[in-house]
Amino acid sequence: MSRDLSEFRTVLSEDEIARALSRMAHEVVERNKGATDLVVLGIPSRGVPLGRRLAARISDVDNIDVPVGALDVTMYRDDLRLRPARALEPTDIPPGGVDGKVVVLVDDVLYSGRTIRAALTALDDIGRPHAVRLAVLVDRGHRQLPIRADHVGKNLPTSTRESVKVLLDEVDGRDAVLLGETPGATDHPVTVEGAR
Ligand SMILES: O=P(O)(O)OC[C@H]1O[C@H](OP(=O)(O)OP(=O)(O)O)[C@H](O)[C@@H]1O
Ligand SMILES: O=c1cc[nH]c(=O)[nH]1
Repeated sequence: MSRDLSEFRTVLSEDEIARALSRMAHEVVERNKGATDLVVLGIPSRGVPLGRRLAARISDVDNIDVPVGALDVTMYRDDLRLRPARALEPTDIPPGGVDGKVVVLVDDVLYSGRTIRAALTALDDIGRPHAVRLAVLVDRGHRQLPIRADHVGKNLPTSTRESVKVLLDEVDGRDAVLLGETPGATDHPVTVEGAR
């Protein structure tokens, strides 16, 4: 990984991430009164392995296989032209689809809310779930849209000059959530000078 994280401090350890995911799995099952009709969709990039982990834990709690997939939101972003170009990631919807299901969207960080807005628009092209819920490992605040998470691993008060880095074994070789100052950060989220 090319990011210099030496100045970042750990706000969630590997064990704490594991415990947070287990708690969230129990919450999802309780809220849904079981795991029947759930579909877990992770948002690339790190939402996908997190979604797989959450689905596995939900399966353990309710003793039922939980369909899990991935939802790429890139082409649905309202800030697509304002961000560096990036490759599309696969969207992978489980064979049963999402119609009539309770979809649990999973992402690593919730910040402005624009990624989740894009995910809701992307879902429109796929089907009509009965309900959509949101599970995030970290909610760092600073929402720009009326979006909230149903299941949160950690609420982390942050300044907009800071970054949250989620490291996952599947992508980064280790599990941790780090917080630190972003070099050259502006005072407002989402990239564009003057766009606030
Ligand atoms: O609420 P928002 O302001 O949309 O921010 C949250 C999103 O930002 C990060 O993704 P990023 O686009 O940086 O890509 P990544 O998932 O590959 O890290 C993070 O993984 C969330 O998906
Ligand atoms: O700090 C942030 C903000 C958005 N997305 C992240 O992954 N980290």
